[in-house]
Amino acid sequence: MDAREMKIKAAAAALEHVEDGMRLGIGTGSTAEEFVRLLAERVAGGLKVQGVPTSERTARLCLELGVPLKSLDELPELDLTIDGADEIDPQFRLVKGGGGALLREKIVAAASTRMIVIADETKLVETLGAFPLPIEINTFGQASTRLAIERLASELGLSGSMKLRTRSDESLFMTDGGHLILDASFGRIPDADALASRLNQIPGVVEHGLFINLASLAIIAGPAGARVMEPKN
Ligand SMILES: O=C[C@H](O)[C@H](O)[C@H](O)COP(=O)(O)O
Repeated sequence: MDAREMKIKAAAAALEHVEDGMRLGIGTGSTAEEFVRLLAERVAGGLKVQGVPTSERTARLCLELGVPLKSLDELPELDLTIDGADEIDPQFRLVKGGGGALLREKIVAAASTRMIVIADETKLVETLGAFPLPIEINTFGQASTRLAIERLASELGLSGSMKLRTRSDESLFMTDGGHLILDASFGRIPDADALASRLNQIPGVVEHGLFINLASLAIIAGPAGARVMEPKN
């Protein structure tokens, strides 16, 4: 089974948790897009859901495939969010934002009663940090914000480099909210909770890709198929 087939398996298993009438947060990324494709088939077959997309990219795909959409302001409370992840640790702390959608993804997940994360098994890690941590920052004062993050990292014993995300043509990557992304390669993050709460205190940090206490279930696909996992305490 190749990587795409595993994503489809995880997405299909997540679809079983979607019920008629649900208000659904819809994630971003290649795994979430497989979910959108399968969801669209069910919608064409009569399933009634109202989706809230976590990015313009996901919104475009949903509109193209006929998945009904609402804004989060129209539906401020959601039943379920299904989204991918870049890393998942045993407690279901996640790194997200590889596609740059972390801010809207976190707002949507926090507005949902439940979040199910879907991924292939390469995303499972013992300790977060192999994937660079996306940190969304305001364009204003970006150099000061960067220095504050560097000082925090060194205080927490983290070392490594940070890079402003660029597009393939070398122009700066801008998020849907008009912010920049710093990809922080800190290496292993032994205390993700501390890093998350300290990053939240830096004024120029709009959001970061550490998702803590948001996912309640993970559907992880491997060559043998998809399995449902619960977080370890
Ligand atoms: O900003 C993007 C998201 O957090 C994605 O859910 C994450 O990067 C995983 O994407 P993929 O399913 O493509 O690996």
